[in-house]
Amino acid sequence: MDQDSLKLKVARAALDIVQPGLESGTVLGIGTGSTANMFIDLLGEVAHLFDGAVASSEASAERLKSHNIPVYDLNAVDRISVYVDGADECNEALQLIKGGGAALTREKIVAAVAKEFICIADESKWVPVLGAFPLPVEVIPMARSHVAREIVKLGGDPILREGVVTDNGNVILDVYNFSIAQPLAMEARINGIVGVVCNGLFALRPADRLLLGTADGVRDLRRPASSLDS
Ligand SMILES: O=C(CO)[C@H](O)[C@H](O)COP(=O)(O)O
Repeated sequence: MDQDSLKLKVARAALDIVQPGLESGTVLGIGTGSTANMFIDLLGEVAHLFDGAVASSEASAERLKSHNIPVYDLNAVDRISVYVDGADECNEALQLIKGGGAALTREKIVAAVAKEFICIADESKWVPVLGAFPLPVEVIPMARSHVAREIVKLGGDPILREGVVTDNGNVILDVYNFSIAQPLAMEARINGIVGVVCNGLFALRPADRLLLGTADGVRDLRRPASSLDS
């Protein structure tokens, strides 16, 4: 089965989980990327059942609106019941690398607010150790060189993502050759570099549930009680 078919399967599986809870007053959190787009398109079929969504990017907001799903500013919302989003990598603790679509900061904010975070991904995203996918780091433009030097000290190879400006007006450094054995510690460490807005490690707030599309069907994985960091 090809990758897009697996993405569609997990998007459908997420809707099957979310739909019974949709009612007047429900506001969902919606992620960014091709898998999240498939979920948005399916959600359009049940738009009449719930109030609307908070989007993690301008692109997702536009797609939601194209399905007549109202989009709310996060500051106008008390509660997000479920956040549904894809990932670039995931491990068995349901820690993630995200930000391939440059939306990591808003994704992390919406995930932090949501009661439950359901990650939807095809099996190509499953890894034993995070870091084969270059780690996105959103950076204030004037701090780009400083942050890059600090990341080199941590052992990574940062490369500016050419031609990309985030929805927040910042730039992205993609960090290659990072083998992230301790995601919690690494997330905090990178956040501590002055000029970093956010990094794409989701270890402090991992997914609660991962729907992983495989050739044998959709695996429904729950976050284990403890993390893998020692
Ligand atoms: O983090 C993201 C965007 O910033 C996406 O969730 C991630 O890049 C996965 O994208 P796709 O579903 O297209 O494979």
